[in-house]
Amino acid sequence: MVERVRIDHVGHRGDGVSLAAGNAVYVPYALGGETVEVDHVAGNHPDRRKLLAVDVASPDRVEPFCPHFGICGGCAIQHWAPAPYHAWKRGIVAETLAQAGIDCDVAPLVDAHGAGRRRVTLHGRFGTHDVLKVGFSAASSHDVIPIHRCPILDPGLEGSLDAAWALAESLTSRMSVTKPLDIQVTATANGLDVDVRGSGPLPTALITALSRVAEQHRLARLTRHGELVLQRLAPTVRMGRAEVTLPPASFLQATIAGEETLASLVAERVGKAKEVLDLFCGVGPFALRLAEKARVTAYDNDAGAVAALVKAARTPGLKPIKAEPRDLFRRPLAPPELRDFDAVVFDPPRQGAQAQALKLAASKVPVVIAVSCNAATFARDARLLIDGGYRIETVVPVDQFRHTPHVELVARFTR
Ligand SMILES: C[S@@+](CC[C@H](N)C(=O)[O-])C[C@H]1O[C@@H](n2cnc3c(N)ncnc32)[C@H](O)[C@@H]1O
Repeated sequence: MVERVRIDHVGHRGDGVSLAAGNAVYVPYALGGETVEVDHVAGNHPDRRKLLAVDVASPDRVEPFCPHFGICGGCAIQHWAPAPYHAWKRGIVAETLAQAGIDCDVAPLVDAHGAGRRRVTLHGRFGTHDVLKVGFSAASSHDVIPIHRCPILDPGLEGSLDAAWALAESLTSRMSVTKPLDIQVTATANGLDVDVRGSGPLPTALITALSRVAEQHRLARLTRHGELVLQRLAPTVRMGRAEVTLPPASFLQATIAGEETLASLVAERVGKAKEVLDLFCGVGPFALRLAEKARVTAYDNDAGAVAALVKAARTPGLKPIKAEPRDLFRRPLAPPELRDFDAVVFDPPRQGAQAQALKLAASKVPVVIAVSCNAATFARDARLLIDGGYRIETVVPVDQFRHTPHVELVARFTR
């Protein structure tokens, strides 16, 4: 049923929200103040509408720069001018914290898109008539939108789409791949690092075929489910003074500018601390920079990431870094283990770090710095620290996932 609705504002997921009917109705790609024509969405989505036409456009509406925008699910927002977009993204953090009763200042949004995303996960799937499609998931569906160019990628990912198509074609032409393929490509100093998932076990002939594609596309490394298929060059990235060889599929900040921004916000807040604990350290983007001035102890449950950090920690000129694998959800560091640190940094996955925050709240650590990619779980963990006697300073929102509703933040707590 086609209706005309007025949009009140853009919600935290990037959809236009209309409150006219009493209950919120969500319209992707619509902006606050607009009057739009919408239709109901098939399936069980009573509160969602499909945008058919913009009758009265917002003065903040701009032309999207990508021809796939609105079909490809990779970007939610390309149709909004930068200033209101920045205000909205900062507002996601400010409103989430206010709703959770966390009283603090929120700084203006720091843009950290830089040269673009340095890692991309492409999907390979057969469409109608058994035609292979390689690209991104469609908006609100598992369909794959075939893509040959994506303007938000770092130039270091040049050739990533061609390589992904070639790998998917090579796999699907020689075996019946019924499951979707996930092809993760990371830009490294020595070329593209590719990990293919979803193909299941492969016969030797197919591994040989994949190796040939890796050679043709001059990939630095090709792995399948993290297992090495071919390595031409070590896939390394620079982190401060250190060079880190990436383990396949370990966590990596989405943009170089994002990693550098987060690391420098962390370093400023660590200040002159001599003994620093880096929890959820990954391959060490914070630890390796902090070790230019302080001794660092680091934990993460990804043993491959920790091993990469241990190796990079041998970089001449760095102070000692002790890094060990540890599950911080099940075995958070307890107050006696936290006693000797001047500052603790924690940067958990989206679930947050509830168990560790509880232990920190009971500790005497003078400075705690949180980095988060989820304002809601951050608010929950911040509440634990504040109830434990910490004061929260100005929270800085960081935008490395431009064109999406994802936002990172850095916050310092002191006691
Ligand atoms: C948001 S990433 C941050 C990594 C690193 N600080 C960085 O900036 O690259 C979260 C990290 O938490 C780790 N992680 C996830 N669950 C964990 C757990 N239960 N215990 C310890 N580390 C965990 C992941 O391996 C990942 O490296």
